Amino acid sequence: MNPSFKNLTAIAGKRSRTIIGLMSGTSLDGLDIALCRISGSGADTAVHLIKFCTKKYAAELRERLRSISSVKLADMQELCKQHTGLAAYHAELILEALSEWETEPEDVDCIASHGQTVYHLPARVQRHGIKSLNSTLQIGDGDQIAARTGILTISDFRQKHTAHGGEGAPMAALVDRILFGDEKESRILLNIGGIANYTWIPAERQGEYDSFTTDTGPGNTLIDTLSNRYFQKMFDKEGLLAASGKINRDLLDALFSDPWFNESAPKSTGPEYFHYAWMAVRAEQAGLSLNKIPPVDQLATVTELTARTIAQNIRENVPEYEECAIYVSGGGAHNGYLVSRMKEHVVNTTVHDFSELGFDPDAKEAMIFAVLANEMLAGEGFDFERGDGSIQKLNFGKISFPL
Ligand SMILES: Nc1ncnc2c1ncn2[C@@H]1O[C@H](COP(=O)(O)OP(=O)(O)OP(=O)(O)O)[C@@H](O)[C@H]1O
Ligand SMILES: CC(=O)N[C@H]1[C@@H]2OC[C@@H](O2)[C@@H](O)[C@@H]1O[C@H](C)C(=O)O
Repeated sequence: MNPSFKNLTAIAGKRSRTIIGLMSGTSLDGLDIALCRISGSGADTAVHLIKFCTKKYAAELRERLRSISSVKLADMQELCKQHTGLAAYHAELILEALSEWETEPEDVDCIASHGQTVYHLPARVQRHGIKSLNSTLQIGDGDQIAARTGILTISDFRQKHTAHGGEGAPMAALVDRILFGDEKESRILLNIGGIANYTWIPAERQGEYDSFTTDTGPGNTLIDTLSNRYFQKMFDKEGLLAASGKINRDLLDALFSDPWFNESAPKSTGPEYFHYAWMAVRAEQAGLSLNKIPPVDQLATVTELTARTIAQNIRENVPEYEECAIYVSGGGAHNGYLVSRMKEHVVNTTVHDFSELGFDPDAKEAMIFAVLANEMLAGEGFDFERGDGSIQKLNFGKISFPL
C-alpha cells in the first residue's frame, strides 16, 4: 500500500485528531491559526480549541494580495507567484506558531487550509454577462503546505460545494449546526468578517424548520475601504470614527436600493461586488457625489448600511426571529458602534458575544475548516442541499500528502 495512504488510514481511524484550521479572509488582515483537538464525526463531533493566534500580514503582502483579489484584471505573474508563495508563507507561519506553542509538527495530524479567496463569482451576479457556473477561486496550494510542514493537508474546500450546485459559500452552516445547535434556544450565529453572514439554527423543539445560512452583504469591507482611503487606517477601531459622523440618509437609501439586498436568500457575495466604485456609482445614480459628503459621514453611512442589511436579512428570512439569540463573531464583533446599530435594527432579539458559547470569536472560521477536514478524514459527510434540491451527504476538501 502507498505509505501515505497507510498514514491517512491511521489518522482517520484515531479516536480524536489534532487539526490546525487556517483562515485568511477577505479582509486580508492576516492568517488565523486554530489548533484544535477534534473527536468523533458528524453529529457527534466535539471540538476543543487548544490554541489560537492571528499572524498579521505585513503591509507589503497585503497590498500584493489586494492587487490580485476581487479585481477583474490582475497580473497573472503575481497570481501564479502567490498561489505558491502564500502557501509557503502560511507553512512558515504554522511552524512559527507551533514553536511558540511548544508543539511538534509530528503531533499534528492534519492542516485544514482555506486559502485566500481571490475571486468569488456566483452565477447570479453575471446576469448582464455570459451565464456561467457558480465559480469561486482560492489560492495557496495545499501541496506546498504539506511538503513544507510535513503535515497532511486538506485544502480547497469550496470547489465541491460549487460542483454540486452551491455558490461555494457560505459553508459555515454545515459545521455550525453540529457544534452550536441547542435544544432550548434558537440561535443565529452571525459572523461579521469582510462580508457578513449568518446561520440560523432553530431549537430542536422547532423541528419543523430547517437551519438556514446566507451572506447578508458587506461586513467590514466598505468600512475598511473608507477607513483606508480617507484616514489611512486599516479599520475603524471600535467604530469610533463612524460614531462621530452623521448618517447621510440620501446616500444610505441609494446604497440600500441595490437589487442584491432584495435577492432571495441564501446567497453569497464578496468585495468584488461591494467596493468603493460600487458606492460611487450608486451615489451618482441618485444624483449624489461622494466628494461632497464628509468622510466621517460616509463612514457612518456604510456602517449603518451594514447594520441595517444584516438586520433586514434576519427579519425577512428567519421565522420567529424575535425568539432567537444572536451570537456575534468575526472582526466586526469588535466594532461596538456597528453592533449597537445592528441591535437597534433587530429590535427585540438578544445579542451576545460568540465567546459566551465557549470559544474565541476570532477563531470561529478557522475552527470551521478544521471540522470540515475532520469530517473528510473520519466522517460520512455533511447533509448538503444540492442545486436540484436533493439532499446528499458530502465531504469537502482535497487531500495533499507531504511526500
Ligand atoms: N477593534 C476593532 N474595531 C473595529 N473593527 C475591527 C476591530 N478588530 C477587527 N475589526 C474588523 O474586523 C476585520 C477582520 O475581520 P475578520 O478577520 O473576521 O474578517 P475576514 O475573516 O478577513 O473576512 P471574511 O470572514 O469575510 O472572509 C478587520 O478588517 C476590521 O474591519
Ligand atoms: C468566497 C469566500 O471566501 N467567502 C467567505 C467570505 O467571508 C465571509 C463570507 O464571505 C462567507 O461567504 C465566506 O466564508 C465563510 C467562512 C463561509 O463560507 O461560511
